[in-house]
Amino acid sequence: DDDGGRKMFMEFPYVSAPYRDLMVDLVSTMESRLGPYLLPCTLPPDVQYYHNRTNTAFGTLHIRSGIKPSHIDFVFGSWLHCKLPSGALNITSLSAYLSPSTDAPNFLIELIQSSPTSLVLILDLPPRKDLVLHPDYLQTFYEDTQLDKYRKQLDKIPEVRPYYSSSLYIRCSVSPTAILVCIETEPGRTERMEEIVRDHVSVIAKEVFGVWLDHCACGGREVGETDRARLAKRDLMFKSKSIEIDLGSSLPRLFGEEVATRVSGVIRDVFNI
Ligand SMILES: C=CC1=C(C)/C(=C/C2=NC(=C3\c4[nH]c(Cc5[nH]c(C=O)c(C)c5CC)c(C)c4C(=O)[C@@H]3C(=O)OC)/[C@@H](CCC(=O)O)[C@@H]2C)NC1=O
Repeated sequence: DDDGGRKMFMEFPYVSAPYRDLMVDLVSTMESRLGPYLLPCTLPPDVQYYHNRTNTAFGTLHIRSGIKPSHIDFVFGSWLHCKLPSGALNITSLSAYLSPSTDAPNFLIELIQSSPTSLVLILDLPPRKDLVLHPDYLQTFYEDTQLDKYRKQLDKIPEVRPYYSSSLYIRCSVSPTAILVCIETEPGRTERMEEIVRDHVSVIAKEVFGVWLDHCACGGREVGETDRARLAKRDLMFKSKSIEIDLGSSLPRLFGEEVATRVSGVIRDVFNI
């Protein structure tokens, strides 16, 4: 049942408190602000919680579709934990996709931890229109909201470096204010990493999520029929590329073909691809 799946998801059992507290806060904020417009998660139990045959890799998926009059297409939360020779890999993510009834940006946060002292943080409101062609869109969602100040704040921390995705598609699908950083502390200095996550990453992530909730999810601009068709086409392309790039190689490698096919198949269904 949904509650079992949600409970498992919300435990974030394999990450330490600063990461868990951030994700629980973001999901709770999302549920309190958007809850009335979200259907319960109806994913099969073996996709809400999945693991590989040797029980070295575990994952959860929590996807809830939005209902009218909200502009929510669906929101999805996930965590993935894999024991690897080099140490444990933990990926936690929360993403919200809006429907073509608005052209406002989506929301994405991903925390990719390849060791207790090394973290890749993705935090963005990916645009849903070409910014060169629509400077007013850039103004409304990125300039007026002053989103770049969060990227600048993080940049001041010595352990923070820019993260360049190996995928050029990913690099051109993020906003100019996107936070794509790699945070590395001295080996063993786990408490410094947790301090950065608790005192900086969490504060900024909640602010950016608040901007999305106020200006995109709840304040999103209506679009006309012709724009809707163009928007739906662009959203579809982005969703399928995102799954291909994020999951295409890692899911089969970490969970095996059978589990990867089952999980990504269900994700494609929900993504309507
Ligand atoms: C603007 C939009 C996007 C940006 C900016 C973006 C960034 C990145 N994500 C990566 C990854 C990633 N994410 C997830 C979560 C997840 N993604 C989806 C997608 O539908 C679902 C449904 C789920 C829950 C199951 C997993 C499991 C996973 C990886 O294994 C992968 C990774 O960590 O490899 C090291 C990296 C790949 C490229 C690279 O190595 O540089 C890169 C950092 N990914 C975007 O979509």
